[in-house]
Amino acid sequence: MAGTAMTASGLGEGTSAGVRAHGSVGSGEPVRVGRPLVVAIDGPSGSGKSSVSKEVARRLRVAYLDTGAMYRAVAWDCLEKGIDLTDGALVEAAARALELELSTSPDHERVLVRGTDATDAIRDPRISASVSAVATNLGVRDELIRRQRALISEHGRRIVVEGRDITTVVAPDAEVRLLLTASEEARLRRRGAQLGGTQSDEQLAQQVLERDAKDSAVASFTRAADGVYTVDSSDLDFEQTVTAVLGVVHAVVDGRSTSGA
Ligand SMILES: Nc1ncnc2c1ncn2[C@@H]1O[C@H](COP(=O)(O)OP(=O)(O)OP(=O)(O)O)[C@@H](O)[C@H]1O
Ligand SMILES: Nc1ccn([C@H]2C[C@H](O)[C@@H](COP(=O)(O)O)O2)c(=O)n1
Repeated sequence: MAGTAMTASGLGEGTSAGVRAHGSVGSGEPVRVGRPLVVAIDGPSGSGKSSVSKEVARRLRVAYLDTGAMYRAVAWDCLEKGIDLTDGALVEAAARALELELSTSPDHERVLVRGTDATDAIRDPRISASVSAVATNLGVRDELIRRQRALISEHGRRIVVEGRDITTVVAPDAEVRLLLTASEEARLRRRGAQLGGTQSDEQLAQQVLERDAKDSAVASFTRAADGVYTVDSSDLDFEQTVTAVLGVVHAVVDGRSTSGA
């Protein structure tokens, strides 16, 4: 799959900034028209979904949706309110009532919960360690999937969406569906470097491998479903990975290929 320099040529334009994701979802931003281009990307923790998806969205000049941030925001909100994350009914109620403003610009990460900036707080290892209790709550998933689909529509279906169930559940009808994988060793190394070497091997294993094991109970993100392409980034650097993903997008959009790898 040849990587090509990416331009938005033939793909139209479309970048959207902040959106409100609570109640009835509405960004207040104009939705620019263009051919639909939903790029759905799933993969395990530390495979590079967020960083690679963001860069791909930038180069395609479309919006970017980090669905993991939504699960993290619910976890953060519950912990702030003193809600026991094992109380499924209370956690589901918190998700349905969640006042969330989530940026969908690949250039500006911003997560506001009830008006409070939680952009950094949701990335804290404390949230990484507890978010699976939220993500495995089926009522929470029902609510967040509903909001994710609304956001995709709201952006005129010109968006890169990443998570664990995007290719299979949230947007199985996406124009491009892709699984981004990497070896355990690469994922642990990357997460360790990302956290500035502050975490022990045990903590990293808990945040990456144990979390994946728990999350696997409700979503399938280690094997590509039918029609879903796979990019294995174990031996690729960041730029090579972005190029490989854009290569898949081009191959599909340019009609050079119509089926999964
Ligand atoms: N191909 C790559 N080569 C080297 N480093 C990479 C590569 N892809 C991503 N990274 C780096 O690895 C780290 C983890 O990536 P990222 O946060 O995007 O993973 P993720 O799959 O979104 O993880 P999670 O699901 O746990 O949020 C980041 O610091 C990122 O810059
Ligand atoms: N579509 C999604 C997105 C995320 N999750 C879960 C998996 C993680 O435990 C948590 C946070 O995700 P991350 O920010 O680490 O990508 O949310 C999910 O189940 N489905």
